[in-house]
Amino acid sequence: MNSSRSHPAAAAGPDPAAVTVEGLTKRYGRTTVVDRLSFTVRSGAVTGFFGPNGAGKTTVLKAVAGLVRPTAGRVLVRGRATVSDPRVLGVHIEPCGAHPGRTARAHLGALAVLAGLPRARVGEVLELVGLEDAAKRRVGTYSLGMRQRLGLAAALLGDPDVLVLDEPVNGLDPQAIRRLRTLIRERAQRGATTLLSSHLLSEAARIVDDVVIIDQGRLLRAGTVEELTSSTASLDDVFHDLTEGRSA
Ligand SMILES: Nc1ncnc2c1ncn2[C@@H]1O[C@H](COP(=O)(O)OP(=O)(O)OP(=O)(O)O)[C@@H](O)[C@H]1O
Repeated sequence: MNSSRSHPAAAAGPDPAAVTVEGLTKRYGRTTVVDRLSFTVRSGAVTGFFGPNGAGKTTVLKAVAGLVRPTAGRVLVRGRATVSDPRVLGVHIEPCGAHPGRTARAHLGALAVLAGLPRARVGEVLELVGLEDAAKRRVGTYSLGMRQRLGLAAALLGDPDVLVLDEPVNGLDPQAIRRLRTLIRERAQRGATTLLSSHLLSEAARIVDDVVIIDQGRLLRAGTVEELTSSTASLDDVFHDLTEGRSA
């Protein structure tokens, strides 16, 4: 679990996309929340996933994580429809799922044992997210930001090739945001992939390479930050124009 290793997928040469979303549709009853959505996530890139409230971002990320069953279409992670290996895919979508009566260390320890990961990794991820000092406290006493850090720590346990984060900066203080930014860029430098949703476009613009923008479950735009922005149009401007001012 050496964080300086390059990922198996990165070492294997030309890759399939890290994540492929193909014609994904999700309906709840008569309501279509994701509508024939297709996009790919480049290997080794940091991809920002944006859309106004209710656009369908969490639903799509849950489908990537295998937590939501598509009504139609499919999602592939590293070319596979089902991935349960935390070394391939790590996911943090609130709530983090830890029992409130458990300590963070016990929660992460149980996850590590279940996944067959070395226990030593628990201390490493607690340090990575800056939660060492609170590791022996019960999760029920945690603030939103601390729960976010714990969810991130759990997603990082397997040092996954593909990391999926839903609104990871929600509730984080500036220092924790900086730490997360460094962590994500460091992953990209060694070929690991991150897909993250965010409402804070200007914050996310600092770390993303690629952008996927959806609204009402449909793709509005996908491309690199360079492709989408210009000297006169920031990511905020592009988003605002595409979504007619509905907030991210
Ligand atoms: N289990 C469910 N049953 C019915 N409707 C659902 C369910 N889950 C989500 N939805 C609806 O699907 C739509 C998309 O929700 P989703 O949480 O994916 O959007 P989002 O882009 O993540 O929103 P936000 O930015 O507000 O977090 C919303 O209208 C939501 O009410």
